[in-house]
Amino acid sequence: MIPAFTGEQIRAAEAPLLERGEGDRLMAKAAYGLAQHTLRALRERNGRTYGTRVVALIGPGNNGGDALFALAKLAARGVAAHAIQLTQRIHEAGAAELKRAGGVVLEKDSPEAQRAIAAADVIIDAALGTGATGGMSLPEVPRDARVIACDVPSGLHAGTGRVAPETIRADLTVTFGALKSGLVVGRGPEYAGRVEVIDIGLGDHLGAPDLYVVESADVVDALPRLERNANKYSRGVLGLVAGSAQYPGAAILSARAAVNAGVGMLRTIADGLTAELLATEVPESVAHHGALPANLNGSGSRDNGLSRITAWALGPGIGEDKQQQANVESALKTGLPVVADASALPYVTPSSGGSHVVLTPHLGELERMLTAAGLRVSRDDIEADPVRWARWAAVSYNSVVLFKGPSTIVCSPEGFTWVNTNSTPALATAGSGDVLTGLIGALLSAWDTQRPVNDLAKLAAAAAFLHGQVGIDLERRSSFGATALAEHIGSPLV
Ligand SMILES: NC(=O)C1=CN([C@@H]2O[C@H](COP(=O)(O)OP(=O)(O)OC[C@H]3O[C@@H](n4cnc5c(N)ncnc54)[C@H](OP(=O)(O)O)[C@@H]3O)[C@@H](O)[C@H]2O)[C@@H](O)CC1
Ligand SMILES: Nc1ncnc2c1ncn2[C@@H]1O[C@H](COP(=O)(O)OP(=O)(O)O)[C@@H](O)[C@H]1O
Repeated sequence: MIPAFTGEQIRAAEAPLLERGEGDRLMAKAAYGLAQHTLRALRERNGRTYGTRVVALIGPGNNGGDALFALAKLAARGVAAHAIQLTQRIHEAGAAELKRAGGVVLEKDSPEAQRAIAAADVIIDAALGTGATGGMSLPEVPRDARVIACDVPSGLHAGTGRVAPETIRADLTVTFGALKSGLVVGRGPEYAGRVEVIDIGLGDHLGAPDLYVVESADVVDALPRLERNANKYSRGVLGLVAGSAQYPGAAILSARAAVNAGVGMLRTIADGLTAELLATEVPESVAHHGALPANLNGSGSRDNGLSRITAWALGPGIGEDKQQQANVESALKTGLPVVADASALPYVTPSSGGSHVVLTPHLGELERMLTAAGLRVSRDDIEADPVRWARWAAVSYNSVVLFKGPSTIVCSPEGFTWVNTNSTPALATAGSGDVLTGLIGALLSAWDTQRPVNDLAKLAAAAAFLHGQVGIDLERRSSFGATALAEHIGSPLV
């Protein structure tokens, strides 16, 4: 897990060090890291560093100071180093150091500045860092220059990932002290490019992080282990309430994903065309036809095998089907672990939620969930601060909320947050969410309900990582679609 912090948290961690007069040392470390990465980018782009051209856009604060000191180091290595002064005031000591090293400071609107920008091999964006309050007018940068953002792309909010309109897209962001949340959620990944973290020695001053980014090692920890003496029932039986006359395909995708993820047994609750298709397309599934008993915990369920179900996956493709909606309600009443998606989400209430429930809304579904919980919120509000609203949903529904999108945000009702960025836009295809529901369902069927809710959230985040990894693998092989995704969903597990 990679911890990530808001801009305020980083500034709070820096504060005691600044009070002790260590500001220059911190800035020197940041500048050194920025200079090293700029040299690497120059070598990659030009095959050399000597005689290359670097321009830095310099704002009024310490972010500009970092870049001025970095430029001075580059000038000393034979790089033509130009600082473009965007504001009346810039970091004085940094500017003096740059001039001493042979670099140049240019006025923003001067013809020299425009020529330097047009000829730059690398542009460092150091207009604003964590001290930004909104955006700033920034010059246009040529398309073929590599852009390196200093700490955060200027205009990107370090905590939320919200961007001001003039924010420049970076190829690389060299960030100081620790990862910033805004680089991994919202529009952050789109604007930050690759992210490199430079340790500037904040160490113990950093408190509890804002969130954690999931890595492959976390996935191994979160997944259930296959016991040597396992049998199909002990491995877990997933009840899948999915599909309708209108959307039978969603049930096939979820079912196939659950089987390929290694569920012990899959019981599908479906009728009509969905049931017929499941019988041929997913022969491993065991069908239950007709309505579920309203009281599944009662003795009536013993004979039909429903009592063996250990977890539920609810919602893919049930649409407006009244019987499937009633089945969702019956399943929710069992108190078993549940993953609820799509049309099942409206049936989850704060009282049916709990430490065994995972809700998987996309943006529109999250908006509806929050509105139903009495919160006044628009899609724009959610997009501007997705972590905040995913947390509200987790607390309001007392459940794990996995908010799907380019970055998937998983919140536990206890306030912890995990983010999966291991993904690809190729996953933005109809049915890929159904596959995720089947995968989570399979993992939930082996879930030990005594474990804490934060572990359940980690399991859901691990599932998002695996789902993303399969997407990435398939994208490379050029065949893509939710069917291929479901077929390969187990591949990272073996
Ligand atoms: N602290 C440290 O020692 C270390 C910090 N480090 C580095 O410092 C960065 C944080 O530095 P910072 O606090 O100076 O903030 P930064 O983002 O450079 O600029 C704030 C200035 O901009 C101004 N301003 C704000 N918004 C504006 C706007 N829209 N348009 C125009 N102006 C605007 C604002 O003025 P104000 O509006 O407050 O009067 C203020 O003067 C951090 O990201 C990292 O790179 C590292 O060196 C490690 C050690
Ligand atoms: N631009 C994107 N980049 C990466 N992953 C994405 C992107 N857009 C969507 N996804 C992922 O694709 C899946 C889409 O799920 P969902 O919206 O439920 O689709 P559907 O209902 O069609 O199955 C989610 O796992 C989501 O995180």
